[in-house]
Amino acid sequence: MKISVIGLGYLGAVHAASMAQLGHSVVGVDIDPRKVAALAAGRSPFYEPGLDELLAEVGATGRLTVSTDPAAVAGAQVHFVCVGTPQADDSNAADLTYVDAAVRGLLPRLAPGDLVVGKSTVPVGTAERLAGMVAAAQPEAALAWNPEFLREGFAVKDTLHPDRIVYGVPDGAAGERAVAQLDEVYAAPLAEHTPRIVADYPTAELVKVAANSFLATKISFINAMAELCEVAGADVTLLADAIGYDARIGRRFLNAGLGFGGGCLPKDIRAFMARAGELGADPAVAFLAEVDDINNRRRARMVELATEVLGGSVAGKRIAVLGASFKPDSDDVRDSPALEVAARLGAAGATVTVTDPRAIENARARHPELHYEPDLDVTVTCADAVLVLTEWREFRELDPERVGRLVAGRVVLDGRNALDRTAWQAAGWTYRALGRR
Ligand SMILES: NC(=O)c1ccc[n+]([C@@H]2O[C@H](COP(=O)([O-])OP(=O)(O)OC[C@H]3O[C@@H](n4cnc5c(N)ncnc54)[C@H](O)[C@@H]3O)[C@@H](O)[C@H]2O)c1
Ligand SMILES: O=c1ccn([C@@H]2O[C@H](COP(=O)(O)OP(=O)(O)O[C@H]3O[C@H](CO)[C@@H](O)[C@H](O)[C@H]3O)[C@@H](O)[C@H]2O)c(=O)[nH]1
Repeated sequence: MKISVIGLGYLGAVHAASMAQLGHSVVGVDIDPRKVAALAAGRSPFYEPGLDELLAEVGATGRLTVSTDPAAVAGAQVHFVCVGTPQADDSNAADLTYVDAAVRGLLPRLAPGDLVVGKSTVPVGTAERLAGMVAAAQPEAALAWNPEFLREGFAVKDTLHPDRIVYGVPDGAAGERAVAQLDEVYAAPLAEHTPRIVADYPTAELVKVAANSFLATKISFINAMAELCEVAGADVTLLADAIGYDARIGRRFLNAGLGFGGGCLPKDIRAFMARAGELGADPAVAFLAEVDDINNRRRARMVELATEVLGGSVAGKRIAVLGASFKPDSDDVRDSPALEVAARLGAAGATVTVTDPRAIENARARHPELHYEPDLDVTVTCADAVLVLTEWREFRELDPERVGRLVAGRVVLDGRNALDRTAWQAAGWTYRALGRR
């Protein structure tokens, strides 16, 4: 099948390469010439485990081409829209400028029988509106909504072997045809018995934001328990283990710490609240405001904890921050809790040095005022405190004795409850973490 993918960011680049891997002939289009140049050279424009290898594999087949020219989509029958839907500058709502522009760019190129497939995360009601634009331009083309659930760090695996596939399609013959086209696109994962849910547009759109809202709520729930544990002298990691054994609750996504960040969960719950407000249903998701607040309080609490262990002020103190990305195995620093804590400590007068295995370049672009150091040993040398804020494996496996010989003071703050507390304490470190005594 001939497929186009519009938008080659964290979602689209992986989707384009994966569709080529499934045997389709794919053209990817992005307005960012830097991303297109990297992909044309067979390199990922960002860090995502396994993507360079996948690009090398599909590069050899010649099934993936990329372009900055919107006209390059001509001849494709299925067009995936994978552009960004960031939080608007002046509100909590999603900025749909890019989605609208991408679809408008497709309209003059649509042929009878073409299918436009939205993958971006959008407010409910968007698909219906875009379907109207498609029908007006090419009555024999259709639109489907096919939300994406991949996680950064596991994006290749999640795309090739998803948990489930959701189609939002119109009623009648157009819907049946859209389902058949999407089944052809996803023939390989469907052959692995991946559950497939066929729904109407609003349900498909809501599935995506409902899933992210649930995940955000689960994280904020355990972080609310962490707040309680802090005042009651309890331990949130043991609490999470104990409640997580109940299969109805489950241990996954119950890791207390600095909370959620990234280009998805924070902006998606805010956009959901904004859209519910427009629909007159604000009370239904009012709880998400608390989910957001709990999440933001964790960042503030980490700054407070650092201030406390450093004697009431961080001014003039040397702080080593381990981690800048919003999660391990990603170079993405969008709404990164680690980077925000680093920036706040810097603003409070600390000399902050940040290290990260992959995200230094992106972090520097956002917070040029901080010091960055690729070498971990140099980062911690003479530090008054070490803050582990993103749980990269190389940080989790640090030898506390060795690091202890480099620092000025053996004070460690574990922002992700990721370190072996006993080992760090045995090496003479003052160990502090969120939600633990
Ligand atoms: N990142 C994820 O893990 C993930 C997972 C599931 C869903 N999503 C959703 O997917 C969408 C994209 O997210 P992302 O993280 O890939 O964003 P991103 O910012 O990494 O990528 C978006 C890309 O779209 C390009 N673009 C913008 N306008 C364009 C146009 N008119 N034509 C062609 N390209 C254009 C940009 O240059 C950019 O490269 C968002 O709605 C997001 O919520 C993201
Ligand atoms: O127990 C946990 C699990 C995660 N996090 C944090 O939550 C954030 C998000 O993590 P994760 O969901 O793994 O990363 P994303 O790549 O942002 O993926 C989410 O957002 C994507 C974009 O919508 C969806 O496709 C995915 O299904 C959804 O998991 C990160 O800052 C994590 O550190 C926690 O604090 N505790």
